[in-house]
Amino acid sequence: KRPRLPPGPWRLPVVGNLHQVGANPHLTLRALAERHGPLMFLQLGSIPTVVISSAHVAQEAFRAHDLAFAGRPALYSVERISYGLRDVSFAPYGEYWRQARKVFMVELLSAKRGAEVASLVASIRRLAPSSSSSPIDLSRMVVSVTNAVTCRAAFGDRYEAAGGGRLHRVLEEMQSVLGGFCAGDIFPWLRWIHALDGLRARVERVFGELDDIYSQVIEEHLRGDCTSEHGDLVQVLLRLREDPTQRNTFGSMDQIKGLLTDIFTAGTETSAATIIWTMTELLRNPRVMARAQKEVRDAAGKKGAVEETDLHDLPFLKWVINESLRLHPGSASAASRDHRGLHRRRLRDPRGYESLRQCQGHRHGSRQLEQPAGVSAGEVLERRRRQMGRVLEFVPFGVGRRSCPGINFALAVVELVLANLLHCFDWEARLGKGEELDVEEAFGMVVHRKRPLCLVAKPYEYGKAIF
Ligand code: HEM
Repeated sequence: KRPRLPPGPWRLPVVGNLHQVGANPHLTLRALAERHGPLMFLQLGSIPTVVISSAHVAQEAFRAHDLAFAGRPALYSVERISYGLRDVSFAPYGEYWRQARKVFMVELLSAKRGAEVASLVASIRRLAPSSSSSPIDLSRMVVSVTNAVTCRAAFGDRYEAAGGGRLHRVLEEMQSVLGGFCAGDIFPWLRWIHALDGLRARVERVFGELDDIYSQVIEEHLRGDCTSEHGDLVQVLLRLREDPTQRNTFGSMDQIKGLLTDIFTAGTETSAATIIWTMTELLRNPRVMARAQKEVRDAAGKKGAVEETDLHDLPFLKWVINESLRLHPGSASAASRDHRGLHRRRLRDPRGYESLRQCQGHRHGSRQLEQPAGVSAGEVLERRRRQMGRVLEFVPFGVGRRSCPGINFALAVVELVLANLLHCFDWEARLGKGEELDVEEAFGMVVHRKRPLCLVAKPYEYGKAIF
């Protein structure tokens, strides 16, 4: 008996609905969903796909079929780079995934990130004097700080010695390989073509470089050359390898390496994109920027930098980050497959929460900063935090069994980097008269700004009033 499928647009033979999706699926899918409803069926090449685009339908789907959504598609490039799906993000749902995810959740929480943020601030300070003539490429600098934080969590305090610069280059290439169009993912029978179009060679090159770096880091750990004050992921995984009860999960070096790749595929670009989108929105909303800066500067006082212990005094900044995550949900990789081979994708529903612009008062024609209807930013934030993952109107970290295990780590990094950027500098985008900072998106594994965010940074000293 043929399954009853949800409604959807007409399809062509072979390509199905592929031509209607185009290069910016998160935008075209939203437009299609407006026409065909919140539960829509698309045939993407050989892949039958269900698109859910309302919180209400998502809630129903997850309530009744949570388990069915817990699988992942085995993508061509990911399969190789994750050592045959021995990671968390793309591992098939099952015991290996469960154990590996648990290690992630426990170990990443203890990672420290102060040193990398301090070095970001120092590098911007170095560049600041010349930034009025040639603005700083903040996008690039932020990716490098999130890479550095993740490297330290994975490799320990001596991560730079473990091939820091080389690793950054490989990770850049990895993101480009993973984010690009791959015919073999849409038409699995066409995978052979990647031997001819160069993709296989690129994947092999990235894999070879990564493997080399990991082998070196693991060897150093085994020799005892890498001692980390707080412990790192490699240390933890090597310890688990010795534990007879864990041998099935972490017994082989490939398993350890697969998990290391995971935190680079899942953890660095997502956080960097969130930081850059938040800075973009703050620059587009000067009053919100001024208020966030005042909050940060009041909390940090005379200190040269904001520390992790200051973060709980920053409810307004946290609220701004939440808003930015709603406007620009960074991760586009939330695709999964159920037992009948149906894929799902998350979309951004334009209805939902108060936006930064509303907060700024634009909606009422005023440029006054306004709190949404009698509630403080802190209260809105708290309510949303409690709802996150349960009420599916706001799911920047996904939902259900496969939701993001790095959420606490990610939010700490994002908040700390942003708080320091706002504390230590005043920012300016060089724009023509009447020009607005653009929010054009480039689609990939992670949705980044299409053009890098280039800004002038003016160092701020405590005591010099900014208003
Ligand atoms: C602001 C930054 C981040 C955002 C917006 C984000 C978002 C997401 C989303 C949407 C998913 C997919 C959830 C689903 O399919 O339902 C995910 C999965 C995942 N994320 Fe994150 N993430 C971020 C940072 C991180 C960090 C820093 C790490 C680790 C260092 C991490 C590790 C993972 C892993 C391992 C998965 C796969 C989980 C699984 O399949 O069980 N993420 N993330």
